[in-house]
Amino acid sequence: MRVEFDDVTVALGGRDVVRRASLSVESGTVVGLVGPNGSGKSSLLRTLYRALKPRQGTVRLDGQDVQRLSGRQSARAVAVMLQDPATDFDLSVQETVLLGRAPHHASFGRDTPGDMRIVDEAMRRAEITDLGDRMVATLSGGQRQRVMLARALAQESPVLVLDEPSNHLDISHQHELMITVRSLGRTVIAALHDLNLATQYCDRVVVLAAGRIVAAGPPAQVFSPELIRTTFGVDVRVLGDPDEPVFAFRRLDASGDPIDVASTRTESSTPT
Ligand SMILES: Nc1ncnc2c1ncn2[C@@H]1O[C@H](COP(=O)(O)OP(=O)(O)OP(=O)(O)O)[C@@H](O)[C@H]1O
Repeated sequence: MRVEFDDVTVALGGRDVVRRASLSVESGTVVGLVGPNGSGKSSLLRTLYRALKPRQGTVRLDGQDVQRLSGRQSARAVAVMLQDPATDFDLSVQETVLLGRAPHHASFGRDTPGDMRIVDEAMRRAEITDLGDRMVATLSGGQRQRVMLARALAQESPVLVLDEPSNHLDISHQHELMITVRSLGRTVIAALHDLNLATQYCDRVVVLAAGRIVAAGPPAQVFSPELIRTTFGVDVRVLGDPDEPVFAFRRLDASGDPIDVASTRTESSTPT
């Protein structure tokens, strides 16, 4: 399913936090949304799953304005995995993943054996099969995040939105998550802070700064040292193959020079 943001402006607290963003995401591609804190990534994504209505512009799924879809149509089309999900902690892991099937049921419809098969498969892919009976409230942050992935997978929507999906995940599960979402063949839009992860797993990246899209394209082309420096205020050393770059970062000081970490200790913070 194709996703299109057409001249989208989002206002929050009387301020435009996304400004005239236009972006087309082709069906089946994985797109990474990157940008500094507060640059508008979540706000833009929220217009796609209708948690926010744009002040101006239109968001379309295969040409259809998402604002014209019913709640059920929207939930069938777009699944969301949030960075800090507001979960019902009174449910077990399996019950939570089963919630992903709700948009496919008639009102008060019962779960079918087909639903249970889909839930089992989603839990297997998210590596939480052995947690099925645990209450979500008792899980670690990373385990909870994998439950949310399983719920999103069980929803079987053609579009998957991930908002900083890996902030609680260990390195192995961060990569596993990206490999899993890539393998689905769905349209994926993920807000990511890790530029190395974005480079490795995204077909395209889109850079937001102060609410505006400032660059978009294949990661190796978009993530130039200049763009990273001006957007994030960090110095970057590019390692490895230019087509598959790996970045090493150093924070810049106010005059634009890399900070010498050894000199950052004050006398009072020096270990005794
Ligand atoms: N409910 C709100 N009322 C007013 N301003 C808001 C509200 N929600 C978000 N904002 C502001 O909108 C701007 C964009 O926020 P958003 O969460 O979209 O950024 P982000 O790029 O996802 O940030 P992060 O990387 O920190 O998650 C920020 O300046 C934020 O403070």
